[in-house]
Amino acid sequence: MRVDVISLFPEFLAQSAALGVVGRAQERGLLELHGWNPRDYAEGNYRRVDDRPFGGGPGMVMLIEPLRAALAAARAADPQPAPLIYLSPQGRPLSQAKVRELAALPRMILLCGRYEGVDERFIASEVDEEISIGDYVLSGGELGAAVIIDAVTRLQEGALNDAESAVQDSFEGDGLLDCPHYSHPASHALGNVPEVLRSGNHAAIARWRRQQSLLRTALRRPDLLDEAGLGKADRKLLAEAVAGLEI
Ligand SMILES: CN(C)c1ccccc1CNc1ccc(C(N)=O)cn1
Repeated sequence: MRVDVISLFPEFLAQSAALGVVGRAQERGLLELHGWNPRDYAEGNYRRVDDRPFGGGPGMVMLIEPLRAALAAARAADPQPAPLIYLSPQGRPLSQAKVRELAALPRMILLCGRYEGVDERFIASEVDEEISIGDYVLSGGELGAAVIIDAVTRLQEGALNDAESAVQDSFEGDGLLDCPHYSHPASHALGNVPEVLRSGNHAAIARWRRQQSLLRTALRRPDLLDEAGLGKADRKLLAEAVAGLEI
């Protein structure tokens, strides 16, 4: 997958993408990242990329022309069509379903706003999708771009080894929260590992883990539970776990 990022701080993305799964995916040729800095396309000796908002008010707005030139350069660099995705608090909240949709694309272009955002005419004319990574305000869209790059890269075939993709499946596969995890030592001042996990009874372990996922989702994220569309067996497992709670 090719990802082009339009950002005033392309080095930010390059650094965060050089590590871990994303770094490895680039080495394996599963991900191609290209940065485009509007400042490189800004005219005049001040090379302006922002200016004051009409109507007054605090902050600055990113100007149309440097963005248009940066986008044109990105599009000219590769014939593959790509949606332009704008990271902003006004966007549609990112979900794993949207991540799956984006991960299936051959290419996408991510636009990272700074200041108070981008001139609305550029958004109206060029942006295909506006996405928010959550209801909070950041200094720029770059962190949102990094989140999207990480999440879609994990879904590229060959990006994760078996252990890592098992983790991926356990959470995103069924839309439930993950179960608790434990490792050595089996007994510790902080508590002991649940016996079932040391029983070697793999059916009982799988049952316990599913029950814990259901219980956690019911307690922490009942909204996800409704979407998960539980079958009879799951509802029975959950009821048993809820009955077992000393509340
Ligand atoms: C300066 N701001 C507020 C701004 C305003 C408009 C566009 C971009 C920005 C850059 N900041 C962002 C970007 C994304 C998110 C998010 N939730 O995805 C949060 N903040």
